[in-house]
Amino acid sequence: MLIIGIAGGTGCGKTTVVNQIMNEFPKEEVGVISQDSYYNDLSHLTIEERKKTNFDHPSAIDFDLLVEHLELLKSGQSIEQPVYSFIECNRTKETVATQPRKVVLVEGILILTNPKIREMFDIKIYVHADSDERLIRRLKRDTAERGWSLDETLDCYQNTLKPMHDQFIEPTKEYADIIIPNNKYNTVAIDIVRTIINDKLS
Ligand SMILES: Nc1ncnc2c1ncn2[C@@H]1O[C@H](COP(=O)(O)OP(=O)(O)O)[C@@H](O)[C@H]1O
Ligand SMILES: Nc1ccn([C@@H]2O[C@H](COP(=O)(O)O)[C@@H](O)[C@H]2O)c(=O)n1
Repeated sequence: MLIIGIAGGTGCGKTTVVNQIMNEFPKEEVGVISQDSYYNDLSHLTIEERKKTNFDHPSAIDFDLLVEHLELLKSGQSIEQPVYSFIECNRTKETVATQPRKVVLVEGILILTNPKIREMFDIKIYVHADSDERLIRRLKRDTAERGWSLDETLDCYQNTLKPMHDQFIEPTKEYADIIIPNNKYNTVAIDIVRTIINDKLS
């Protein structure tokens, strides 16, 4: 099994890149694990308390569970991947049965911050988009999908997203084997990634 980590700041295009890679392979050969599924279980907190959590800090992630699940997949066993609700700011009671695949893509802003997880990746990818581009994408997404106001996203960006990005996310670029420039859709980079994956699988 090949495990590929795909990191990068919020709105850089990780999910888009994951989908582009998935389209290059038969469905049964590629699986995805999202870092969002591994946010800490916050069931002991009220929704108001949960909303105050810093979701862009490495301590927000249950890396132990992610390591355990990647190890199980690597040994050929299935896992029950948690399902995250952005409305509840918590894991739901549901899980998704996730089978081992030839290629497993693990995506998330903070996945390259953890040394144990980094070691488990066969290929580490960092998707780069400029901060103004990421902010514009995030503004559009928060408005359209989460009902946030302009001020809410801008305040969150200034107070949390930008400082956490600068402190924890951007520095993990140095661990990447491949950096994908993604201010514009980058089909050449996806072709290169597909070739590298095929090469490693053969
Ligand atoms: N290269 C690109 N050019 C323009 N828009 C993009 C590009 N890549 C992604 N997007 C758009 O930006 C938004 C955020 O992309 P997404 O893949 O969800 O990023 P992430 O998972 O890193 O937060 C989405 O609306 C997506 O369609
Ligand atoms: N309850 C939550 C949990 C996380 N977020 C934000 O999601 C961003 C990471 O996801 P991307 O797809 O954008 O990489 C991160 O910046 C968190 O702020 C949230 O808004 N609410």
